[in-house]
Amino acid sequence: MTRLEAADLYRFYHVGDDETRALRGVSLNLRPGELTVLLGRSGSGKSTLLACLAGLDDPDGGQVNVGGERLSRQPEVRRARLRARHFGVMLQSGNLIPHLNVLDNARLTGALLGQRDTGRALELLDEVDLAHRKHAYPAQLSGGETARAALVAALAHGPALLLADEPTAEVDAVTEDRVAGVIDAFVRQGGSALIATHSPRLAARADRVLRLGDGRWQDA
Ligand SMILES: Nc1ncnc2c1ncn2[C@@H]1O[C@H](COP(=O)(O)OP(=O)(O)OP(=O)(O)O)[C@@H](O)[C@H]1O
Repeated sequence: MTRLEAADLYRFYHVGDDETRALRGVSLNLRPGELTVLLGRSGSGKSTLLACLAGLDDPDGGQVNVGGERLSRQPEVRRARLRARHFGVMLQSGNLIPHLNVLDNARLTGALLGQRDTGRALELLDEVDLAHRKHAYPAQLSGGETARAALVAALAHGPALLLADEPTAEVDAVTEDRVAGVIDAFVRQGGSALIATHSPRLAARADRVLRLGDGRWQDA
């Protein structure tokens, strides 16, 4: 089972003379078969932490290891390879490629990994009730459809780890339950999920709740 281990992460942003200390010594281990929910006020460092854990950003201090291999401070190509192999990533800014339709977006990471069987993408689209929109392009989707398509694109290649940033930010309660159902199923099959959210409904489903405040862990 793939483990994600992050030790003592620091991330500072500098804009002009201003310094924002987005992460100040954050450690975290994700365990297989566990849904961990990440809470924290806007600006507390959740997106920064997810980006560092996924290797989309490099921490200024500390280290991220995935599956026993170091992810942080590696060339981008190496990070991208480790990311595709181990992670499903669902970003707030959207992880859908605009010029690919929903189905091709869902197949993309699998294709990059050399997977031939695209049945899982169709199965997942069906599970989130989006099979009828498989030929639509991201710009043609509603907010809720985008969230579901993005989740399918994150999971279709069968990663062990799911990192999702506010996956239900723009959806109604029914769609939220559907998205949460897919995440639950992923975790029940042995996956590890870390979900940043402001949703109490999603937090109520968590095995573990962590709270960030000013770039540090707070009592949850
Ligand atoms: N690229 C950047 N350059 C400068 N400052 C940044 C950058 N990205 C984030 N920050 C700052 O770092 C801090 C943490 O931001 P982050 O996006 O991680 O918070 P968050 O908890 O995800 O917020 P939200 O819930 O609103 O998404 C904030 O003060 C933010 O303004």
